[in-house]
Amino acid sequence: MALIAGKCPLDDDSGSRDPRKGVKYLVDTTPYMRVLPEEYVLPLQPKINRMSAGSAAIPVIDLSGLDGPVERRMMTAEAIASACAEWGFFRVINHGINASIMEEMLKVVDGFFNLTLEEKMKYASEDVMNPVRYGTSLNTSKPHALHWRDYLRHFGHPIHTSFHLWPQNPSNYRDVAKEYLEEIWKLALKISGGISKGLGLDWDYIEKSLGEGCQIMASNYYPPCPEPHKTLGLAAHSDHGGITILMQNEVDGLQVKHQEKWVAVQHLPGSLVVNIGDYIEILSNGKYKSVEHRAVVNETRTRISVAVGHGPEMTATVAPASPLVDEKSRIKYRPITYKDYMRAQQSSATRGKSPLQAIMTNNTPQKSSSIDSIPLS
Ligand SMILES: O=C(O)CCC(=O)C(=O)O
Ligand SMILES: [Fe+2]
Repeated sequence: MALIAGKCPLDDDSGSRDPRKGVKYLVDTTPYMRVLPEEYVLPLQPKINRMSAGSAAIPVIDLSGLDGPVERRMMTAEAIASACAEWGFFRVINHGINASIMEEMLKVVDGFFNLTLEEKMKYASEDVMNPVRYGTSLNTSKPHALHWRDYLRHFGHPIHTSFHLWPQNPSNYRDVAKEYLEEIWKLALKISGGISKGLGLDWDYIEKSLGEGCQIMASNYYPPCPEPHKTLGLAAHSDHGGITILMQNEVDGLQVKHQEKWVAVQHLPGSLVVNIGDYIEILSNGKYKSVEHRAVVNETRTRISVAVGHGPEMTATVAPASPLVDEKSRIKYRPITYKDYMRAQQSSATRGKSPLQAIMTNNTPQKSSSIDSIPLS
């Protein structure tokens, strides 16, 4: 959406109920909102009940093991392998990311969402491939019930293609986000080593497969919501990249689909949440599955999450790793360029993992969530 001579394109008579203004704006301009506006009520009410004691089971992995002697490295790779096979999700501690840069990053993201609507709309775009995008609800403009989130999404790596387009406010946004995303990129490569080894590949197999690689950040802002049980912050989806690394403030809301139940991920202070996305499912020839996840909202507190996805360079062909394909395990996914896959996935207004199903060679529909998908990141 282009901005005309300093005028906010939404400065018209459509009022604060114009959903394009976002949920933060709606909340800020509607004091004492008790009822969820009907356009946010999902047709199929999400069952947000959490599986009791579920989150305790989501593995916590001490990543310092990847810097240790060879036996410890192997044990850590095995722990990553079983977390990927069983959950597709794990939490990491001793990950090497400085607590102060994590805190700063959350602060500048919060600062961005607290800018005026006019300032934020400078970054709005309908094009899902735009290098920087501010928006609300789902990633696509296709008609579906609205979701209770605003987002800022931009490329992190390679940095030179988009750094000059990143938000200029808060004034330290660019410096802080650059430092955070560079650290997270290194961490993603380190974790990719553990995943490669766990798959029986060389430590650097995934890193090499990424080529120059691609990193995309999606910062999500979920303000307090009246009647949170009638809507979602983010509908069930899998991520298109290989490895997503998620940081959040202290407010919980992430849920992971595990054995057909939704399991709440409890925030462990200082930890990061890692999940594998479609790229690793394809590369592993289906040995690992990218797991659906979603975000629920709550009545009293703002939740902020910063999800950073890592995948191959845009022109790379995404296909199963050749050492994992033999006569017994024939190729399960048709090759596709990452750019085409990402475009299809980002534009999807269909269910949970349907873009991935479209490239499966047997095309057996997988069980999927009943609500529209919106991908990361
Ligand atoms: O906010 C969250 O916890 C989930 C975010 C997410 O899954 C995404 O941005 O893809
Ligand atoms: Fe996600």
